Order: sequence, then structure tokens, then C-alpha cells
Amino acid sequence: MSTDTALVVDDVSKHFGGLKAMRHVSLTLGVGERISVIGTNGAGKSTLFNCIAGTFPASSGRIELFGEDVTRMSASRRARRGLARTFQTSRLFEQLTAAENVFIALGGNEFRGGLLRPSRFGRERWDRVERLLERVGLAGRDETVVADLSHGEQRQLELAMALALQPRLLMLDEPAAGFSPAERVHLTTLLRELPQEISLLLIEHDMDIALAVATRVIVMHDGEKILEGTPDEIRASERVREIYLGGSVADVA
Ligand SMILES: Nc1ncnc2c1ncn2[C@@H]1O[C@H](COP(=O)(O)OP(=O)(O)OP(=O)(O)O)[C@@H](O)[C@H]1O
Repeated sequence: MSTDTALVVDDVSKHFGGLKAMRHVSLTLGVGERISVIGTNGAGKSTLFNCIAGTFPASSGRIELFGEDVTRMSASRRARRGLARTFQTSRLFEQLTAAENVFIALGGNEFRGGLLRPSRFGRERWDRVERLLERVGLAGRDETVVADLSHGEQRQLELAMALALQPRLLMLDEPAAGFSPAERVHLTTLLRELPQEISLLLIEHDMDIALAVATRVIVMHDGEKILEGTPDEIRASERVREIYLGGSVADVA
């Protein structure tokens, strides 16, 4: 079994009835590598993520995780093999606090008097919760109920929950959506400082983040992968400029 390849997507297509959302996409992500996937709205980026994570099955093609064929494997079994992802839309427990959400992601389920509370036995886990919140920039927000967190803070919390799973492959779908400029800078730093052994697949509309974090960039358009290159090659690409209607690469959105 290969140990230097985190992910292989081989000629994967996805059709929804007559709609060909994604056609013949292939990519390889090495262990510790960081790839950004960019492209206009409806290009098929989230569909690619959903096929990799097993949210729905690919119509054709093959997907390999850490050397193992997972094409027909459920999402939960892929997760157990080290894949963690965030979604474009929030999947948080709105009525619980930030800390309680991370606690649950860590596998905690101790209810005390109907509430999740740090228990003597769970102390170590609550310490991990605090460290994770600190890491994503949410120090001091642990007791805040999710509904009272800003949109940007909720995305940071989702990232903490994904990191709680100690993923080998982390897939983030537009993590900076709704972020303030300061939050964007913080996220860029956080992603650049991820442990080297975590392989990263990132969908991001913010080109500054997408190009700063990635070692390679994949451009999707109209359901197909049309280009792959280093951040510098993507910055210099005429094709990328054309796709984005003659704007500068910085206008890609
Ligand atoms: N579950 C679904 N059922 C039917 N059509 C879908 C489904 N998911 C996606 N599509 C369609 O597939 C195409 C690709 O969508 P997708 O969400 O993958 O694009 P995207 O690149 O992620 O776009 P965005 O940047 O707007 O999120 C679109 O035409 C979309 O309407």
C-alpha cells in the first residue's frame, strides 16, 4: 500500500440526472501536500469534494485514500481512514457553546444534569478543547453559544472541529467565506502552519489565501479540470484571466 500518496482521484465524473456536474477529473495529492481548487461558481468544486468525501457516490472513476480504493466506501468509513472536511454551509450545534461543539467532535458524550460539563474524568479532553479553540483564534469564546458567534467565528469553530479529528487529509470548502480581513490573515497563517503530515485540499474563492497556502493549484471550469500548476503559474496564466472575463487573477471569485 502506498504511503506517500494521500489521495488519488482518477477520471471521476458525477452526473445529476442529465446534468454533468463534473467530468473526467483526475488529481493526485501527496502526503503533506497542499492543493487549492479554484474556479467560477458552478464549476464543480463542491461536487468534487463530495465525491472524495463519499457524501454521494461518483458516477464513474476511481478514488483512492492513502493507497486504498474507497470509491464504493461510505463517508463514515472514509472519515475513519483520516479524512475530515468542512462544508460550505454550517453543520454546528447552534444551541451549544463553542467548547461543547469541539468536545463532541472529540468524541465526548458526557451529559451532566442535561448539560455538557467538564467532568473530573473528562478534564484532559476539555484541555484539548481549549487548545483547539486557541489554535483557530477562538480563545476566550469557549462559553459562547454558537448562535451568538459571528459568521467568521463559526467557520473558525468548524475548523477546530475538523482538526479535533486529527485528520490525515483535511478538506476545507471555502473556509474564509464571510471572514473579515483580519480573520483572513489569521486563517492563512493557521493553514500555513498546519502540521506537515496533514495533507490539505482547499476550495477557496479568496485568491490571496488560495495561492498563499497551496503548493499546487487546480482550476476547474464548467465541470472540468482545465489547468493545474504552481501558484506562480496560475498567477501568470492567460487562460485563468480569460475565464474570469479579462479581470486580473486577483479578481477571481
Ligand atoms: N446535489 C445536487 N443535485 C443536482 N445538481 C447539483 C447538486 N450539487 C451540485 N449540483 C450542480 O452541479 C454543478 C456544479 O456545482 P458545484 O456546487 O459543484 O459547483 P462549485 O464549483 O462548488 O460552485 P460554488 O463556487 O458556487 O460553490 C452546478 O450546476 C450545480 O447546480
